[in-house]
Amino acid sequence: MEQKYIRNFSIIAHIDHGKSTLADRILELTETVEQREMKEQLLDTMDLERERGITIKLNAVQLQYTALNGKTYIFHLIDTPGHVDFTYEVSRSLAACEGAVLVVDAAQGIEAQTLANVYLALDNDLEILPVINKIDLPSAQPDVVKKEIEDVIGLDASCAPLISAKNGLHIRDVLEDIVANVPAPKGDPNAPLQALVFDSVYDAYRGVIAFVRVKEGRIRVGDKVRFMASDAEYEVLECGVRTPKEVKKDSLECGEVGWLCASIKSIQDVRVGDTITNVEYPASAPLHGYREMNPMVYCGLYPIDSAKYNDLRDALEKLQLNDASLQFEAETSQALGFGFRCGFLGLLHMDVVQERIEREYHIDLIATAPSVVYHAYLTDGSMLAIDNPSLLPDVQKIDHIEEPFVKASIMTPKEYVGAIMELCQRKRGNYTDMVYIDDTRMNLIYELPLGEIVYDFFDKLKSCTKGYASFDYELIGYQPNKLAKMDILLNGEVVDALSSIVHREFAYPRGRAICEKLKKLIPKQQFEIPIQAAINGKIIARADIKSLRKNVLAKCYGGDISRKKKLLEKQKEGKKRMKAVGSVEVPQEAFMAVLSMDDES
Ligand SMILES: Nc1nc2c(ncn2[C@@H]2O[C@H](COP(=O)(O)OP(=O)(O)OP(=O)(O)O)[C@@H](O)[C@H]2O)c(=O)[nH]1
Repeated sequence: MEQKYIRNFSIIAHIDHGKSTLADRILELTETVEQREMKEQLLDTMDLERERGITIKLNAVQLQYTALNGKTYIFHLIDTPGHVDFTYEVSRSLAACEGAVLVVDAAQGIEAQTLANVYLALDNDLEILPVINKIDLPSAQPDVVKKEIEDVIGLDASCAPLISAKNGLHIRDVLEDIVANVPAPKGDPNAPLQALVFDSVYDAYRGVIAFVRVKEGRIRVGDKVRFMASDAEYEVLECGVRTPKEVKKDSLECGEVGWLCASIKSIQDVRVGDTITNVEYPASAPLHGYREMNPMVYCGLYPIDSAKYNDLRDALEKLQLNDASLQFEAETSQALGFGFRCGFLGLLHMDVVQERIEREYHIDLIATAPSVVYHAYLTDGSMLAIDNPSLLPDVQKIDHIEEPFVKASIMTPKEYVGAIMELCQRKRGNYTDMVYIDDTRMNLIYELPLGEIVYDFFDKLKSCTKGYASFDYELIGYQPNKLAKMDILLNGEVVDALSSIVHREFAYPRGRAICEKLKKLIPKQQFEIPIQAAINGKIIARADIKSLRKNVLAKCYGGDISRKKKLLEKQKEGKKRMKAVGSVEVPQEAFMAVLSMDDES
């Protein structure tokens, strides 16, 4: 296929505006997938994605489209996630494309991630094609949304296709728009090979499979290639595309998007963002990689069964291959033993990683409360970056502590402005600006401490605006604040995994709320357990768990042994997610208790 007939594009949108549904319709219309194999959101291949109805991973497929001009084109479609935690996946997909189809919901209009994704696409110099979706809805206002696109983003939306991805209306207009307006890949097929690695996965039989976009030159089976960042060299054993079934090919040509495997067993050799070149005919320089993503939240992950420590390391390494924004390093906790401190882009990301480890690698985990990275300036002039509150040095050694702040942009219908301002105030936010998007909607700009918003801000925002507000944020730097470490003592002993960093003015109510919450979460045991919150060794709150042995057999006065066994099994099951901390059995939820304190404080 000649290069001028190739089109590489992504579909970008705010969450739930209909990207995956549009991708489904495109696969159907191009007969890439046979009708009997078609199912909803076909590209969301992970069980987790299907259950939660969200896209987590990017996904690339090749399809053929015969346009109204009679010519057949090769499309590479990359479906991307919409949630802010997975922006990294989006930016990687975009680097492999020339164009982006921007899906906007005709009833909701532009939302925070619509804008964030547009900026990412502009950063990558992509041609952006606006498409207005869900025109079948009675509340659809395509003309209002077109005007919004023009006023807020500055894109000409006069010819934007008006579609219903759900009902398959006007999907061909989108494909014709792509043919006409997404530029064909540039690249020189005879130049030295430069292929961008934009994703990779580990396959138990074939080793690492790298997903690449060939920017210059071509890759053939049998070629010796080098990963330029790691300097590792391999012979290409297989390459091909996905349609979405895996199809093997003899070569990947200039401009194409596909996969290759080379029996790569060492995970470290393949880095997302690296460039592959040919060993015999090498390129002089790698392509532009990606901006390094710094995790926003950290938490400790510990195997419940400590014998699974090495399995957990293995699982994290393999996941990292598929999820370049995940970071981890070994750590030990007095309470929980050996584990890993892991960095994530947000709480949804953390949740997804945890669940993937449990499902795909069968390791039961205890996760400690997430924390952002604080900067502790010490009296000797040095600075410590603290991603684990329990590691904060003694208060005498600390001059001051700074916390990360973000600039948040919140788009909302006018009537919720008051409720949002109240929420931001409660989260220690500083009002910056407020602009009209149109007659009915506003964009509120606040500076907020990251530590206050990563946890439940999004949920709170949704509930106080009935789901109508959307939200995006970027890190703007660190600001000093009156912060201190709050320790939690169980039975008189500090449990390092329960320490958190709090604002001093909120310390008393928070300490009280945590103690009360832990009292509810930690099951009664044979002895009384005092729970205390302390700042700098000074106890600020206390609650006691009364002693009681729960005898699950009490009701079983009959002699039915099988029933007794069943009850004991059930009790054991309940204990699976417990960790013995000193003499106290602590359930997983207790480690998360510090998160949902807002209501009580
Ligand atoms: N009425 C109507 N609903 C639609 C249309 N397109 C998509 N939807 C619905 O909107 C919801 C979200 O669609 P998805 O395709 O999952 O949205 P997405 O943008 O891919 O969402 P993420 O993958 O989570 O980022 C689903 O319930 C779809 O059935 C449409 O044209 N009309």
